[in-house]
Amino acid sequence: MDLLADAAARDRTDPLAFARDLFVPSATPLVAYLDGNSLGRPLKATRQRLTAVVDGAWGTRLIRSWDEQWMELPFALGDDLGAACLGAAPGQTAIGDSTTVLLYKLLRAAVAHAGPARPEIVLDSENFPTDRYVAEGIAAETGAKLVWLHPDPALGVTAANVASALGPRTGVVLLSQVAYKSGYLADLPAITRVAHDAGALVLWDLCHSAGSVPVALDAAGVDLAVGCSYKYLNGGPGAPAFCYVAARLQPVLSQPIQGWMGNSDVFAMGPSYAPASGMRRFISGTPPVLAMTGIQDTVALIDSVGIEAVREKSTALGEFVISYVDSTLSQYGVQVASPRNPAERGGHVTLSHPDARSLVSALWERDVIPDFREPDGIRVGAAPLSSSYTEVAQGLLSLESLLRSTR
Ligand SMILES: Cc1ncc(COP(=O)(O)O)c(C=O)c1O
Ligand SMILES: Nc1c(O)cccc1C(=O)C[C@H](N)C(=O)O
Repeated sequence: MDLLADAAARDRTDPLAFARDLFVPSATPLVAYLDGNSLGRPLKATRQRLTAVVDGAWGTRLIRSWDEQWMELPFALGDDLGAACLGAAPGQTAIGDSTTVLLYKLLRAAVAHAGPARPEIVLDSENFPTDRYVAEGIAAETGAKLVWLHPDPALGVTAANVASALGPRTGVVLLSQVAYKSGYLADLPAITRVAHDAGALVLWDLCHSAGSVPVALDAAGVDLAVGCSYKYLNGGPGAPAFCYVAARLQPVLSQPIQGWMGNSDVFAMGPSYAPASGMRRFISGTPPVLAMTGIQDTVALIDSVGIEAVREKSTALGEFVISYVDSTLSQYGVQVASPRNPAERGGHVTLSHPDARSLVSALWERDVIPDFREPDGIRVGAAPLSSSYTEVAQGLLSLESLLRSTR
């Protein structure tokens, strides 16, 4: 069967195929959008929801909406996200700030909690730049010591790697569950366990997991997590991030950006800060209400179809890409730079090719949109709710035709 016929057959039996029509089509036709792991597409419902907020809660109820709904929105939406995607019971997830800022707040709080007897932060050189830079800044600020892991770039950090870096001075382990380059899916429960056995806290970056890979934060006993909402959660460019703080840690952690919205009585406006109980103490300033609006529809959609179904299609899309690389694209020098075992791979597949940069530019000119990551990666990030197999096949065929023409 040729690739397009195979894709069409898969689309016909795909239980999530209906979801594609729920998304806003691009105004100029796109051949293949393969960057859902950087910026997800908007749902049509989000357009309506944004209009409704402008006309209703903002335009009509005006300042009264803070009392009526907005003060609690970061936590209500956090709870919905926690239930649909993160395996988090209510009261442990909040929306607000960017991932970078939340990483700073939680890592700083964790370092302070670990105390001077445990000054080491274990992290890996393959993590996303912002995670590494925030940790560097906190080390400079507090005297914490960074203990670097250097995993295989085509894979990521294993429990054994982490165990080798742990010791009585480890305070915090900072890792991404899905590696942004290779797509490697770390064993979150096992790594959390080894860190806990050594007496350390774990902070997980879930940017590439949320809405793509089922996460079981409570079941794994995770301490802290952050993640962004503009990828598989389709919250829109710059949509706020989320943070998770296990209920047991909330009373004993102090985050460093003490703002009035995290105060125990927000409108008391007293002389000094007294942190609120629960997740409120982890927010700082006024919640970004409009920017939170987009997240709600995808969370509701994932809740209705189930994150397991999303993961199943995501895995199948990955297998579809890898099988075409093996059967056809490999002869042009394309290699799979992500784990081949689907149980060790998140939502995207990274291909490598020496001309990756120019290939990605040429693909963008042909309205095929993957992304390029240094040094030679073509990331194919099909989003299971908005991508069809046919779209992915068209993207792969465009890549093949480019490779053939430049050989
Ligand atoms: C693993 C990871 N962490 C953090 C971020 C981004 O953080 P921010 O939204 O603060 O730019 C990204 C993507 O941009 C990411 O992939
Ligand atoms: N957050 C992004 C942005 O503001 C501009 C362009 C891309 C991004 C991304 O999300 C990059 C992405 N986190 C990555 O994994 O490379």
